[in-house]
Amino acid sequence: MQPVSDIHVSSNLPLPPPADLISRVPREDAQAEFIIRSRREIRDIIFGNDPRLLVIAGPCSIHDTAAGLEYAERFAKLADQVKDRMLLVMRVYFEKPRTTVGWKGLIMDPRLDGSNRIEEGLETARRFLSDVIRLGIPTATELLDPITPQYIADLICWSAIGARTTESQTHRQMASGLSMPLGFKNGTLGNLEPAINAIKAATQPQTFLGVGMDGRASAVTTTGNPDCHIILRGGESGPNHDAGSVGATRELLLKSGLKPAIMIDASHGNCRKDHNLMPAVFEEIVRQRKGGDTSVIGAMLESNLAGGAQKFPQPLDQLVHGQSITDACIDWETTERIILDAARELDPGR
Ligand SMILES: O=C[C@H](O)[C@H](O)COP(=O)(O)O
Ligand SMILES: C=C(OP(=O)(O)O)C(=O)O
Repeated sequence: MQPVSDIHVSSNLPLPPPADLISRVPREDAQAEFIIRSRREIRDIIFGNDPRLLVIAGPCSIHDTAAGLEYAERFAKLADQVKDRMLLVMRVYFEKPRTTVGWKGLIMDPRLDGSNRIEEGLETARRFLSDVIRLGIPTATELLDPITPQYIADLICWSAIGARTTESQTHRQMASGLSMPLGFKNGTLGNLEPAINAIKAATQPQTFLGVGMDGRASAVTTTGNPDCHIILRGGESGPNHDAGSVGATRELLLKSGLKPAIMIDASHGNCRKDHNLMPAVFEEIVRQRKGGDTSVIGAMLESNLAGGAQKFPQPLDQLVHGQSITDACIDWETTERIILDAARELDPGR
């Protein structure tokens, strides 16, 4: 007889239960207090109870934790300088959704060599998140695999559901049970409806298949996550960060009975994947906000120590320190300059 199942499976390695991995990298009480406070501040911005601009900035993906921490240390100083006008949250992205194939991030392949040591990746991710929190920086990530949150979500202050998964029921269900505020990107075509429908679904209670802290499959029932908002990231139809597109989004949110809270991604489709255009997009977002559009609650930047992106895969010892191996990013000097300029622009005394 020919086999009936696992015909295309070459290995299936058990992972430790989430509780085991968490006990290897436990969350300290001071970190929990910081995470709860940061989530509350983000929520207050989303709901218009805090006038600051939420800025989610950092590498497209973390591939080298030493360079990532160097970035986080600089970011902490910058965040402190602008804290009266902006809440800076660091992109700590470990899971990359690919258009076709490619490196899928530090959780899936922490050694960057195709060995796909997921257990090591999860532990590395937890340690890195813990280090960033210890620096006093709120953490942001994209949650892609629906099992991952059980291992790391307690160390995350804000999450995104990406353009490729906003339309997925699995991700909407997952979002309905997450403890942090969360943004849904518009679809890759530039369409808003998947994100609007995602917010409607994620704010409702859901029951679905999940994994418990003991690692066993379980039936999870959630109460719904009330802290969801849309992220405009542009798409195949072009950018959507201009005042006209933002106004149309606001109208659609209101017509759908949703809070008009809009984050705008200065990267991806809005800069046509050209990181040199990102500063101008960010400046346009800040102008809209300064012009009185309070529905613009935040902005996103892909930023790294070094600008641009490098070819990957390539021999690891030839990688440029602090340069992206996924999307091209703006460099640190540009990041610092545009954020400090924005803080000056947003000064109500100006
Ligand atoms: O932000 C990251 C990328 O845009 C996303 O993961 C898709 O990348 P790819 O088109 O290079 O696969
Ligand atoms: C993958 C990302 O974005 P998007 O879903 O908008 O492509 C990202 O922000 O890393």
